[in-house]
Amino acid sequence: MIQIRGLTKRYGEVLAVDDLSFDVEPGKVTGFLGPNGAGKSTTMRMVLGLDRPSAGQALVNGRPFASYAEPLREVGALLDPGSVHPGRTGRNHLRVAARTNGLPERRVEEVIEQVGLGSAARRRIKGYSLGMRQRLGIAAALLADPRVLLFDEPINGLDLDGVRWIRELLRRLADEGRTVLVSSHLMSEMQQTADRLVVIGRGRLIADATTEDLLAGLGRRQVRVRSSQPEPLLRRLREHGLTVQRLDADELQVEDSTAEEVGELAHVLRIPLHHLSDVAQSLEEAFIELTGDSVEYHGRSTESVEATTEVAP
Ligand SMILES: Nc1ncnc2c1ncn2[C@@H]1O[C@H](COP(=O)(O)OP(=O)(O)OP(=O)(O)O)[C@@H](O)[C@H]1O
Repeated sequence: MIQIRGLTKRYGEVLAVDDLSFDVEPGKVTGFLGPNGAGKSTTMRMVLGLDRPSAGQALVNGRPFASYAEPLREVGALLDPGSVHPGRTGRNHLRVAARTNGLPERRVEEVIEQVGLGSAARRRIKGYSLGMRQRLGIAAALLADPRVLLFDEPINGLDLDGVRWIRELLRRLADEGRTVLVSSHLMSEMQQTADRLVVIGRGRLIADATTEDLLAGLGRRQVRVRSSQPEPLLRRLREHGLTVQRLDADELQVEDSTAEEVGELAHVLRIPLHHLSDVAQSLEEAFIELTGDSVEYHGRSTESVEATTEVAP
């Protein structure tokens, strides 16, 4: 269980995380969603004690991460798969990590097996593909068999097989009763992976709900309708208080309505319809709408954002 309470992080002028509160429950995959620069990595770093909060706190199983004598047995994390010694083999990298943390050597072979690194474990990391690096980073996170796992953008840049593999792994880890927090800036990835979604923008909480509820609430209801008499239909729909756009000579789009409503109105007017359908808004569109303000903000402050990220260790 992770409990985030009033968590705030200020880097000079930049308020990276702004009074954030939410829980990450065991036995579930929780997606941590937000556009670039929303504050996901900073939040994860504070959970891991790598950054000190300006205010508030992050508790892991009831205590701050740093208060654990053996914190890696409590939390495993994939933060930056690039930060490994390129000249080492994958197996050596894991051996060093195991030794440093007082873990038995057999765990190295177990996690190599678990992440399917196989024979690649004998090769130097500099020759690894992005997918292999991600697997190695995940192997390192699993090494101490922790109950809580944080993955920062684990799906980034992976091919379809890699994405599927990560999805299945996250599911398995959650089914084992672990607490799994996984960040992404893409709604489409998270909707298939996460049971719960925590959405942030500009460091602030935008939504915290089950994936199902969030998606149901996001979907705008639109209707497309074609008719040989679009003019009277358009007039009647507008008189009825609906927002209608003309898409084509004979096609209209009606906002916040249903096919039944539009169909019944047309029937009363005896206007023949050639096509009538509900249109689902794409989830990516819905997500962009949800986080729209924060993306605009990020766009305006690109210069300062780039300048400040360089300071990140
Ligand atoms: N060490 C730092 N010094 C100064 N500013 C920082 C530092 N780390 C992060 N920031 C700023 O804090 C904000 C949040 O960044 P963060 O990396 O947490 O966002 P993110 O949601 O993880 O984004 P991304 O998806 O791009 O990784 C950004 O404006 C970023 O520039």
